[in-house]
Amino acid sequence: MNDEQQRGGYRDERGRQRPESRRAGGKNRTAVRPADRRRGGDPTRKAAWQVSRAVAGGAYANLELPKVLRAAGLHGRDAAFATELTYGAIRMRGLYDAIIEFASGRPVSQIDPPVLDTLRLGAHQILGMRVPPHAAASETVALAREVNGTGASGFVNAVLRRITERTREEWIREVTAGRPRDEALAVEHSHPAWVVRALRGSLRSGGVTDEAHLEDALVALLEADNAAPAVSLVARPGLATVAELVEAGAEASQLSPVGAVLPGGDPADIPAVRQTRAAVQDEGSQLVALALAAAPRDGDGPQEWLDLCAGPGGKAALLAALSTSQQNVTVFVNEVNEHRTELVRRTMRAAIDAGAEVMIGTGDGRELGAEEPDTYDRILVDAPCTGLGALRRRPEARWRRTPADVGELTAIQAELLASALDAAKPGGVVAYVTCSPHVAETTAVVDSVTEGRGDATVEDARGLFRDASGSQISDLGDGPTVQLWPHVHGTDAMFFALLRKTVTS
Ligand SMILES: C[S@@+](CC[C@H](N)C(=O)[O-])C[C@H]1O[C@@H](n2cnc3c(N)ncnc32)[C@H](O)[C@@H]1O
Repeated sequence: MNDEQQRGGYRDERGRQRPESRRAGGKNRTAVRPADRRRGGDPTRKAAWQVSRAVAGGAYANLELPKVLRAAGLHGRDAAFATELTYGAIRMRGLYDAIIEFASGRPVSQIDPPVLDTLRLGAHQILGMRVPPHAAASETVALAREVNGTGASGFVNAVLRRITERTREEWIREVTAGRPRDEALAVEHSHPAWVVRALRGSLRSGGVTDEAHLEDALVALLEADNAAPAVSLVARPGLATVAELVEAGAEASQLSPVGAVLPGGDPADIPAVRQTRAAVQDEGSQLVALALAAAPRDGDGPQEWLDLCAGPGGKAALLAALSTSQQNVTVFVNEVNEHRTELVRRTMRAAIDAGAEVMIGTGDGRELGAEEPDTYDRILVDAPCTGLGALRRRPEARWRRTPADVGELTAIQAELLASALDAAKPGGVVAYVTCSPHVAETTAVVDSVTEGRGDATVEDARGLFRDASGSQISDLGDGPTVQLWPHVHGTDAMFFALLRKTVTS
């Protein structure tokens, strides 16, 4: 007995469970006469297609989607359906393209890109959502007729009908057969193969050396990258409380002492978020800022903290909020990009209004160490990186990054870290952070910078990572650095190294 029969109803064209009484017409009949059938696509699918096209042109799905939904007047369930469809089709493109190639008998490079986007949306409805396959195919053909033309809609119809002939598992078996292991994983879990290899390397270097465990961990990580993340909120200490966010409908975080998780709804509806007393922020990002603020320091007296590359300012705002509970702390905030400096100002508004001593400026962080040597007590280097640790947040990110980006970024990362060490006071600490677990961007940068100079030591940072109950967070790696993981901690894959500038006598 299938799910539908068990629950005594049926699934409509969106995959929603409906009572039998709502079914229009008998099993093989249609309530709409052929001549009256809608020829165009429905607005939710059209919105998803428009966003996919914009993303193909370089837009970011998370910025484009709200605009398109607003223009189409889509809200509530319709907006949720369009969102799941858009994000899923973009994220799972690697798998769907392999299936589309097989089903159409031609490489995707030979399919007109606007038609290919329609096919990806159809494939996601059939294989990745709870939409009945016949409804998914016919609604997508209607969309194709509207946006790709009648000729292309025949092709879309033929390809989608073939896709409906097999289950997702059968398709995965078909399109991965005979491929080397990492390429098969890349297709099945829809990641570029170079990213799969990099993540395998990161897990291995993080201490997962047993081959069976490594395989399980890699699959769990790839799956976590494909799951929509929960919306995490931070209650900036002294400005808002977790209880206030719970009052507004969130659940207190188990992981972050200043975090909460919003099960649904728009965070902007929460007054504390609108007033920048609270914000949307990954729990991993919260933990790294808390860890830097908690690192032991030599001596007491006034302190100067620096966020070297701060835009858009999420961690700087948390540091500034934390600084207000200590005496005589000034937080200096630097960002190279003018526009992003402006975002920092907005993000930090409530902390500044509450009396945090904050100085915000625009400049190249790579030069700051030479300009202001031996100055700061605590420095955050949240370096520009590939973002391979936050793939679940940006559906298109994995398709935009290339291995060449890694080389360019690691050069900047090393320069920023060296500059930060120059700017640190002897006895002061530097937190080097990336939202990528790629070894080239994490431990390799730390090693290359510290090996080249004799004035910095890497301290074991694991004890600084405390959960909401105050206990040390587990599974942080073999140390001294810390690696958080989506599949283990439910955070972005943040890396954290704590470097102390040694005091020379
Ligand atoms: C990972 S983001 C920082 C995110 C931030 N810590 C937060 O939590 O909102 C890295 C930032 O570094 C900035 N950046 C890149 N190169 C820089 C440089 N040479 N000097 C200063 N900032 C730089 C980028 O513009 C970007 O805003």
